[in-house]
Amino acid sequence: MQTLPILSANERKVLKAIYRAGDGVLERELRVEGLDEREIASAVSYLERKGIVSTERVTETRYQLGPEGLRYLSEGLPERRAIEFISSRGSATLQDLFSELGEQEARIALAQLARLGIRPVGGRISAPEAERAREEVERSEEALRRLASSGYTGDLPVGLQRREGVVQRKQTSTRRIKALVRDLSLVEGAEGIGELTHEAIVSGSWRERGFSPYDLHTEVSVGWHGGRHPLSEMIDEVREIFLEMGFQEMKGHYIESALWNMDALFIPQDHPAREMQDTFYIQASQDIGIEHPEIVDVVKRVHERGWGRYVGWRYRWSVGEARKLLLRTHTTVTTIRYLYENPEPPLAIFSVERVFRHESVDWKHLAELHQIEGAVHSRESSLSTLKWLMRYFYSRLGFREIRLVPSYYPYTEPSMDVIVKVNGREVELGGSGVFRPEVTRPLGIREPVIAWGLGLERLAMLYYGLDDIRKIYQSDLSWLMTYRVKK
Ligand SMILES: N[C@@H](Cc1ccccc1)C(=O)O
Repeated sequence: MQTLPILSANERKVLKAIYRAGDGVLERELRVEGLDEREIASAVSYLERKGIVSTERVTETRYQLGPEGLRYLSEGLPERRAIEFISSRGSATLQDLFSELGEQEARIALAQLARLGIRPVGGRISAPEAERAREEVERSEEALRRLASSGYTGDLPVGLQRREGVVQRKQTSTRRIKALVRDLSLVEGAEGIGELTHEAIVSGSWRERGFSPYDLHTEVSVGWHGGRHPLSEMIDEVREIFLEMGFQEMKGHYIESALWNMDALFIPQDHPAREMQDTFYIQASQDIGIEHPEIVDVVKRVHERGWGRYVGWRYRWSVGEARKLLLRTHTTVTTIRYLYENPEPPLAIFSVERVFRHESVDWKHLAELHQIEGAVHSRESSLSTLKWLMRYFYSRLGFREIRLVPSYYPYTEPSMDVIVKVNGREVELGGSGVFRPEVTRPLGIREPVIAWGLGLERLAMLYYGLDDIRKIYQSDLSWLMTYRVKK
């Protein structure tokens, strides 16, 4: 025969209460002297783990009186007062009701009476008509009284449903408990000492009582420890892929001048992406200057008159516009400055960093996101190298099906957008292309440069099987503790 498990003092008390209450008792109904709700819950959990009881979660809808409900409890429901008033006079006009009950209450009363099928005829409600509602209204008042005394859990009369402020709905959850082992020796008999105290030693009482033994077979619950955020995990995985291929990692900064974020990339000054609706501009309290002001002249020339065979945008370029400070809208700004500072090919670079866009946030848009940025400056750089790289990169993360479609960016030609296919769904992940000569040549970059800028969070959504991008930044513990990679 199996020996009975050893119970702690609290477990004995709770088990006694369960035996007394009988099977199917709800945890919230258990009353144990000296124990609060939390201690009772913990004891029930231990009893369950020791195989003495089983539990089943139940959720209950409970109703409570709201502030208006409390008032109506003493004053009566507005519709009830309307009925009394109409009956006492034989009939009443809407105006009579307004002056008797006050505008607000009269409106509520009329709406409730209308719901019960009672409407004014020729601007009046007659007493017999109003009396038809009495029974239902009294039922509602009866329910209010019951709510006040007991916190009612049954169905609510229709007249009270959906009247917020009158009744409030509360969902609570508790456990239904069933005893699996019914053995009084579990809860009776002398109890050994659980905690050795100074008194027990000094008085020698420990000798008589003995000690309650430790139960070495009790299973404890699994503890949760801190862990890395899934997005951090993913950033490292992406970095690993590029580092393994011999790419160098770049570091940039959040605040940039429009000169580097836009002008150096041949984005014309009237381009829509430059508008306040798309970009967060920054008001600087002092002029902090721009990095590498020596490029201003050549950038101006390219915008206004082009480079070599290329004719440029042909407008008057403004240095004032270029000096504006902003939160970088893409990390391509880091790429272009890095290439300018390190113009010798071959060079393969990447970064995974944060960018900012003035977007309205929804299930697939964020205003702050990370971009997986990269570029290869080499004689061998070509559209086919770029296509191969994109396919290789995504396949390393488990996405074997990607589609590259023609696109447009002012700084690349040709340009391609990257679309990933997962479970039949296509998600646009970012842009790529070959830098235009108007971008590279004026800055002293001689060989072709292929470049890309890909969204990290959208990828993370697919990677972790989320249906809402915002979930990545909501610290939802249940997800953080259990997330799994879905490749
Ligand atoms: N910078 C572009 C992506 C891109 C990067 C490099 C080349 C072409 C496109 C974006 O923000 O979406």
